[in-house]
Amino acid sequence: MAIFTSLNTVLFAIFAFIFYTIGLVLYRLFLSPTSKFPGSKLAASTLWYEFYYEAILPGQFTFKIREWHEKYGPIIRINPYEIHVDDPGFYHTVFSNSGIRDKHAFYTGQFGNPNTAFGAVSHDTHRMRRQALNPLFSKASVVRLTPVISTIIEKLCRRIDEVKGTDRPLNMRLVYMCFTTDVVTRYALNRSWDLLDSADFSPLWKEMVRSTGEMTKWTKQFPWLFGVVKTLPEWVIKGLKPDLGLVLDMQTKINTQILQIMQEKEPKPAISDEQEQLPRTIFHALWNNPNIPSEEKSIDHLGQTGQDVIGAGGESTGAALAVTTFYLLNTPRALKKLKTELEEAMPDKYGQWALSLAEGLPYLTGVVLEGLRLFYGVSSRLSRIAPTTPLKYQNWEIPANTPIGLTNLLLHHHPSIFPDSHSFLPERWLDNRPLEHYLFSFSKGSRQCVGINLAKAEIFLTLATLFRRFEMELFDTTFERDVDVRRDMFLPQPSRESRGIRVVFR
Ligand code: HEM
Repeated sequence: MAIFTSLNTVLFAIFAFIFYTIGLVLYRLFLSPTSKFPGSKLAASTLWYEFYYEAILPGQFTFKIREWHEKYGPIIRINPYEIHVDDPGFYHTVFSNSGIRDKHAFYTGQFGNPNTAFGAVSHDTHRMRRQALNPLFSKASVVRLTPVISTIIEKLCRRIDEVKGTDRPLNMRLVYMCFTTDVVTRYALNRSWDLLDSADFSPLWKEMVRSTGEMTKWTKQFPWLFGVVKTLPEWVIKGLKPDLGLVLDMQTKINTQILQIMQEKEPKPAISDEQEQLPRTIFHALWNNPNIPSEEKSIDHLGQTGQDVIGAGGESTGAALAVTTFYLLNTPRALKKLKTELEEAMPDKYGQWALSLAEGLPYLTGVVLEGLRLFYGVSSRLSRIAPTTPLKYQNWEIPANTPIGLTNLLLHHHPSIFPDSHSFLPERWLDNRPLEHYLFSFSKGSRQCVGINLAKAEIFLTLATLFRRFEMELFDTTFERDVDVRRDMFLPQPSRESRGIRVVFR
């Protein structure tokens, strides 16, 4: 009798599950506020479709979205909740400066950083966190701290001098990442992590960034995985994945510094007068800010912000430099024009570049913007939610509270805005700065990148210095294998077979 009762309970549970699933799919297909939008019915029924293309294939969902746009038009539904639009003209409406814009919890959940500006779902929480960071990364602050960047560029040059004149190539994806991580840690934490001192340019660090990007494909679907990893002892994580062990080391390093700041035991570093006028670190900026409530000042909150700034500041800027270096060395006409401009502006090839001098050069400016365009910034779609206002696109009304995504990998190739979009053409930006309206690498609006000024300063100064000082050649590097974006790991990634962007210095 008891067996029959248990059997009945199991059967009931199975039938209830089946009915619930059928009901949910029918709701999503016919009744949900986004059901009227065109797109794949299977993708609209379940998030498992996206999961398959994101995690199992992996990193292929973005390319599927491109295929769907070709089939269904500029506005489509890509999963049970989200709309995707492929139209640069609509970007500023979605990524608005003045409107209220939330992020989608499904998006932020994949990073495990809910206590940061980046990870804030609600508009108001984001505003509160962001205003504390803004002064440190304003244009004026970056200009004032240019000497910090220049000092680290000189260190980079000394490392290059070690191989100059030999046939030993440097993998510039690694080299630049060490450089940008040293800059952002010196700039934001007032302590450089000195990755440029590493003899082999710290490949494990790069590996860690790559595998955390890959992990987001799983944590997007299963955000609770972060909780599981936190319960594992450190030695287990380090044993299973040595590169993830670096994340733990980074957390420890950051948290120790925060604790010292909280207890006012941080050794006072040798900082210049200019820096004295700014919060000494991002942690001081948050800790001493009266507008940030005390519950936002825990080690966890401050630590997550530290990790975000270092992760975002190091990898993206380093990859932008590497990709731009590739395009320059692969386009002799552009390389020649740049070198001529640099030589005229800086007769002494060992001279030190003022930021204003580098930024004032029209061709270098075209190179930087074109590099940012073809690097894309983020290869995944970014999305925003207008929580209370429906948005209009052509004849469509997108209901309030719907996540709306757009993808740079598609937008930066719109032929009406960027003709011959696959070619590296710095000239397209000459006398055409309004075109920057359509450069989305840093996103736009109230939640765009906070590090734009720092990233651009690093890129301008590094390209000016290196291309004025050194003769360089690509070494066994091809566009198809080493540059073209084949996998979307949130950040753009080349094929698995890639050997890096390698350069020999003459
Ligand atoms: C070429 C280099 C860079 C690119 C392409 C880039 C791109 C982006 C993009 C697209 C976003 C918006 C993400 C979203 O909507 O969810 C973002 C946000 C952010 N970036 Fe960058 N970034 C770069 C450099 C930096 C640097 C140097 C820093 C260091 C300060 C930085 C720190 C941040 C932070 C903290 C956020 C979150 C901002 C917020 O939500 O208010 N980034 N970045």
